[in-house]
Order: sequence, then C-alpha cells, then structure tokens
Amino acid sequence: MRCPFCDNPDTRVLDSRQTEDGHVIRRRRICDACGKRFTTYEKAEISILMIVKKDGRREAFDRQKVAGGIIRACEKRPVSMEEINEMAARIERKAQAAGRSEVTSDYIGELVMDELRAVDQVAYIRFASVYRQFANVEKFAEEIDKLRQVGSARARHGIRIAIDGPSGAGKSTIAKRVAARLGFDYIDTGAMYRSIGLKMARSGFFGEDGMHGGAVDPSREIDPDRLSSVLAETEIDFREGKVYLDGEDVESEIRNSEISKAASACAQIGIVREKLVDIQREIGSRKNVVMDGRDIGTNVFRDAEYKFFLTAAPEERAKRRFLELKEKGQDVVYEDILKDVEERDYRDTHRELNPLRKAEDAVEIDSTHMTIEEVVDEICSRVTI
Ligand SMILES: Nc1ncnc2c1ncn2[C@@H]1O[C@H](COP(=O)(O)OP(=O)(O)O)[C@@H](O)[C@H]1O
Ligand SMILES: Nc1ccn([C@H]2C[C@H](O)[C@@H](COP(=O)(O)OP(=O)(O)O)O2)c(=O)n1
Repeated sequence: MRCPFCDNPDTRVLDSRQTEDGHVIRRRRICDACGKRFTTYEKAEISILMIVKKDGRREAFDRQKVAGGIIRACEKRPVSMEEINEMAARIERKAQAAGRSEVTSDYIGELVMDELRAVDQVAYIRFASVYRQFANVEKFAEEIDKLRQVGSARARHGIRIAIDGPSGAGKSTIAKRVAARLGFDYIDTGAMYRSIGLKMARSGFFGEDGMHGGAVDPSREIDPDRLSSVLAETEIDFREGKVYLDGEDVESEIRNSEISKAASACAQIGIVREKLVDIQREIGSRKNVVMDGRDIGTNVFRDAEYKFFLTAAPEERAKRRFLELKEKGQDVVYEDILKDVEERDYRDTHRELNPLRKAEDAVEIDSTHMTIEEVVDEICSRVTI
C-alpha cells in the first residue's frame, strides 16, 4: 500500500489485529522511506444499505452519523469513544443482518435506543426525548417509570415477553427474532407440547391407527396412571434454540402435521399442561425470555412485563404454512392445511383448560398485511429493557 505521507509505493505491515469481534482487521503499517507509521482497516464490503427517512427521502447509511447522534446523547456522561464506536458498529451490523437493501430511519433509531438503554440510562432518556419527540415532562416521567419498572423486574426474575396467538400467526418466527435482537432466550412452548405429543405417540398412547384425527378427547381414552408415570420420567429442555426430549434433539421430528395433531390433543390433558407450565415458569424465573404459545400471557406469566397477541386471517396463516411445508419438500394441499388450521383454532380456543384467548392487557398485532420485519420492529419498539 502506498504511503499517505511521502507517496512511496510500498509500506510494511508491523502488526495485524482483529477488532469489532473479528469483523474488522486493523493493521499498523510503516513506510521504510519516510519512517512514518499509520493504521488501516480491512472489512467486508457489503452492498450499500439505504436509509428511508421520515419524509421519504433516501440516503446511504453512514456510521459516522449514527455515532454523532450517540455522542450528543452521551455528552458529559461516562461513556468512552471506544464504547460509542462499538455501539455504532453493532448497529450497522444489526441493520445489515436484517438482509434488506433499505431500512427506515425509525428502525435505526430503535437500534440506537436499544444500545443506549443498556449502556447509560441518562443518555437513553436524552436520545429518546429527541427521537420520540417528547412534548412535555409527563413523557419523561412515563419513560423513567418504565425504566424503573423493568429494572426491578430484571433484578427480581428477568423480563418476560409473552407472545400468544393462533397457529401460523408467526409467533415462533417473530419471537425468535425479537429474542435475538434483544439478547433474550427464546422459549418455544409449542415445541414442548409437540415433544410430549411425540413421546405419547412413541409410547403407544394413540393406538395403532395414530391420532384418530386428533379430534377426540384423549383424556377419556388415556390411562392417567400410565401417563403420569411416563410424564414423571420425561425431560424437556432447550439448548441453543433446539428442543431436547430426554436428551435427544427432536427439533426436526416434531415439525409435521401428525405431531401437530398429537400436540393439540395432548395440550387438552391437565397433567400434561401442569408439568409443562411448571417448567416454563421455572425457566422464566431466572432469565430474560421471549416465550410464545397459547396461554403465556393469560396463565403462565399473568404478570409478564410485556404481552402481545399475534393474529392473522386464517387463509393467510394457511398460505404461510403451505409455503413453509412445500419448501421443506412435503407433499401438501392448501385446502387440507386451511382445514387443519381451522380445526386447530377451534380446539385451541374451545378447550376447557387455558384456552387460547387474548389477555386483556396484551397488545394485539394483526400480521395479515405485515412483513416479518415490520412485526419485529413493532414489538421491539414497545419494549424497554
Ligand atoms: N408477517 C409474515 N409475513 C409472511 N410470512 C410470515 C409472517 N410471519 C410468519 N411468516 C411465515 O409463516 C410461517 C408460520 O410462522 P410461525 O412462526 O411458524 O407461526 P406460529 O409460530 O404462530 O405457528 C413461517 O413459514 C413464517 O416464515
Ligand atoms: N402454550 C401452549 C403452546 C402450544 N399449545 C398447543 C397448541 C398447539 O395446537 C400445539 C402446538 O403448538 P405450536 O405453537 O407448535 O403450533 P403451531 O406452530 O402454531 O402450529 O400445542 C398450547 O396449548 N399451549
């Protein structure tokens, strides 16, 4: 590389180091002709990310601008330039990880708030007051109350975000992304019912001919003592986003329509629900979680810090499931899936035990005409951590 001082065509690398968690290589160089030293940075070139502003104008993402906003919010606060640069770098990576060629300036604003909230709450309030255009002191008080409330929840047990809704509304897709963005654990309670469904099927509870369409009331046919002893020796846990049944990774085996029916049927059995709700509460008592299911906001965590009820029209949900299964190479018919979705909606909302319903204090989001990213943005914009 040419020397920037004397224009000598060659310079030497003295030292190479990784920075920004290995996303950038920093090199110290020396020019043997003039003896001056300088630093260069090497990073992957990713196509330019465009920012759509509130007035509809577009401009290229500029990390310096993001850092500038953070510097203003952090004036006279104990936040170093190194921390500020790291925040700006993380924001750029998160915005690029969304995989889109353009994102809104609002989305960048939310990412800045997520970073500031974790680093310095005074800087966070300053930034929020400008970005969310607080009109009066009440808005400041409200935001500070939220910080306090969530701070004490964090100290007591962790923050719990509950996402309930019918099949195919996008709960697991959205919950996974919200958890990744906030750095929370994602707990898929449907996968727990599916795992029990699999265990019951393997243990012969549903008979030779399978699930009887899944429409029967299984509690009438199932020997409760035998089920109790099977449940007593059943272990379910999550590791790196995958569900384990008695130590076996069953993540792929539980994602088919037969196990969907088994899960929906066993979710009607009291002792199954008791066991799973105990495990869910225990997990939520020791870490920050995003938990999705049918009864999280109404039963498992009635006092969850945040509750969302995610819905979409049945036809849209069936279309999503159809595309998903087809992509996986399964031979599926749209009409069958729609029928399955409607039947499961009926069973989930009409069962006696903890039926699917919106908690009174849950925020309802209809995702029929929303993209995945829009739903994630909507949820994250309401969450203070
Ligand atoms: N807003 C959305 N727009 C388009 N597709 C979506 C949306 N939300 C989810 N999907 C897709 O719909 C399918 C079902 O979503 P999933 O998260 O499994 O729903 P749930 O957990 O509520 O049953 C997945 O293939 C997912 O990628
Ligand atoms: N908290 C929960 C989670 C799932 N269930 C039941 C309801 C569903 O029919 C099955 C499977 O749930 P899952 O969320 O995996 O199903 P979908 O992905 O929405 O099709 O379990 C429940 O009763 N309570």
